[in-house]
Amino acid sequence: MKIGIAGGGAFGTALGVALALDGNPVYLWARDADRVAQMQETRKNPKLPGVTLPLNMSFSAALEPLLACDTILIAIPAQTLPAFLTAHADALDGKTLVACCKGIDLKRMTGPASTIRDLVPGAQAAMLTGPSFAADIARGLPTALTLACADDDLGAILQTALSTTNIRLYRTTDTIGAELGGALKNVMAIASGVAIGAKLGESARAALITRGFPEMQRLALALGAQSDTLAGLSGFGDLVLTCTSEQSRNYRYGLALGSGSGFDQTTTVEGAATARAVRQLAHELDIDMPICTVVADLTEGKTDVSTALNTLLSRPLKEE
Ligand SMILES: NC(=O)c1ccc[n+]([C@@H]2O[C@H](COP(=O)([O-])OP(=O)(O)OC[C@H]3O[C@@H](n4cnc5c(N)ncnc54)[C@H](O)[C@@H]3O)[C@@H](O)[C@H]2O)c1
Ligand SMILES: O=P(O)(O)OC[C@H](O)CO
Repeated sequence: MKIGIAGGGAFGTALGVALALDGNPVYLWARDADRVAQMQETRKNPKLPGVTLPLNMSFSAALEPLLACDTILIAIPAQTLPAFLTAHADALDGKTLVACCKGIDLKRMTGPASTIRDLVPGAQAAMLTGPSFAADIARGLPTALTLACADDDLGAILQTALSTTNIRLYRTTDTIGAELGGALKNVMAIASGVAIGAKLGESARAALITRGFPEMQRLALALGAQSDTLAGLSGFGDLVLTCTSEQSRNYRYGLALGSGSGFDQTTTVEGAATARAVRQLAHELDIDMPICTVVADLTEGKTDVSTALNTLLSRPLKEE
């Protein structure tokens, strides 16, 4: 299998490092020619401090080497995925495209694997998702992730090919569950960050995580996901990691919102756009998604932390 990676950010590079250290030649495409030149010359990516890029990783800002690969891991922000797929749809036809991004596309209201299926119908779509920080993967720390592919035979091939000494992959055919778990946990991570940033306490965060999980399940099951997938690495596992670690950008963004401090707007925070997509989906499908809705309102400045808290606490009392 000839493996290419689209995206020279933290995650694409980290996956490349793990796969290359396992003996796979890796072809990484990044749109930024300066970043490519820097990685080639220094064998470093500033997004992964302290990590040396193996010599069997090659880099290009031209697409040809990437498009010569049969399996392409796509690690660019979820909201940029449709434009990437549309621009290169012909060349991507027939390839195995493994989405490594987490989010719901605001225009199409679909997760990454579904977006691939819609925009490049001749490709095989898969998802690689689950609890993992790029820095951990690149440093060789152990991680367990979900490889989702509707075609189980191809899923088994990908599971073997993309597992490394530090990445243990579990397999499912439920791509909807895998893509929605990874997208929705980012919204809950923002909410958790807000709670801690606003000094509401760790009990409040535990309540948000616990009540956030059935909220994730409500939407995911309505869209065709399987409950087991949500309870696994790509759902509950990633929810726990992202809601409790300052390594998470979504969580740190929530901290900034909650404490009223500044935040670098160039940081990739997938949960903000996804919260808006979820608010719309919840409205269209008439599904109760209170935490996602207040997160969407907070990110747009339509509410403040104290009003958001009152909104959640004044909801009718009910059975657990
Ligand atoms: N960083 C992590 O720990 C981690 C872990 C798991 C999954 N992910 C997911 O991986 C995806 C990418 O995140 P990241 O951490 O690499 O972010 P990042 O901000 O480090 O890098 C994003 C990269 O995408 C590139 N990019 C942006 N728009 C593009 C476009 N239109 N076309 C091509 N390239 C474009 C940027 O130049 C940048 O190199 C996200 O969906 C994220 O949720 C990240
Ligand atoms: O930094 P975040 O918040 O994008 O989270 C990274 C990964 O998704 C954690 O699994």
